[in-house]
Amino acid sequence: MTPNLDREKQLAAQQAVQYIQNDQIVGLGTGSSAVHAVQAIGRLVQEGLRIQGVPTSIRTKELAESLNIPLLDINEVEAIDLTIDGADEFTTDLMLIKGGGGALLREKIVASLTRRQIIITDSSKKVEKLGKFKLPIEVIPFASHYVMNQLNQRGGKGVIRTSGDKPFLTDQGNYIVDTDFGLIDDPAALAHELKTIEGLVGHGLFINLTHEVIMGMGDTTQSFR
Ligand SMILES: O=C(CO)[C@H](O)[C@H](O)COP(=O)(O)O
Repeated sequence: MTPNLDREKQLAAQQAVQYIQNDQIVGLGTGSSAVHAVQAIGRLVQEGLRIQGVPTSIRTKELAESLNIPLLDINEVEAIDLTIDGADEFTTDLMLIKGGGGALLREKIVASLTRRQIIITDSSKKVEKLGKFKLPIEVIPFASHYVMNQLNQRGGKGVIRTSGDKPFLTDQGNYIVDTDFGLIDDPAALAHELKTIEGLVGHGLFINLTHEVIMGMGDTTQSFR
């Protein structure tokens, strides 16, 4: 039977929001899994939960505002207690590819400030090795040609993401280059190497940032720590 992936995301979200406690600062992720978490948080806030949220994208900010979740600007916070976000791929040793929704840069900044990063996914996101999902890489438009050549020299075939007939623009006004490196043998080494390319402002490899993945699976959930 084909799994109901949206239901799995919802189950994972419902489990993750149970970690939230009063007076915490909570990072709000981006994507369809994170939408379930933000909606669940909105319901809890309506029932009296006191938290302040830090959104990882403009669209999550708008959703949170529509649900009356109190928000903080990231520049007002020293640390975030807990963040709930999605992923495009994860391994059981908690390495991720993120950025399918184009919010990877803000998501990584929020994750870097976060004490407990919880990733919620459906069962299609678990992989042995990262890299089937093309790695989203954020580049400043001025450098896109240069960066794509540099990626090519490192074995990565990149394509600028489009929205209609125009390049997709991130919340920072940058491009996303979806890059095929094949299956990635050493994600940490690649992550390190990518940061040496001028004009590349972020990439979707999340290494050592995640504390738990909660994966929906059928009618239940499975946790990886
Ligand atoms: O990284 C992301 C957005 O930049 C998302 O978390 C990722 O794309 C997963 O999305 P979804 O929950 O819709 O499957």
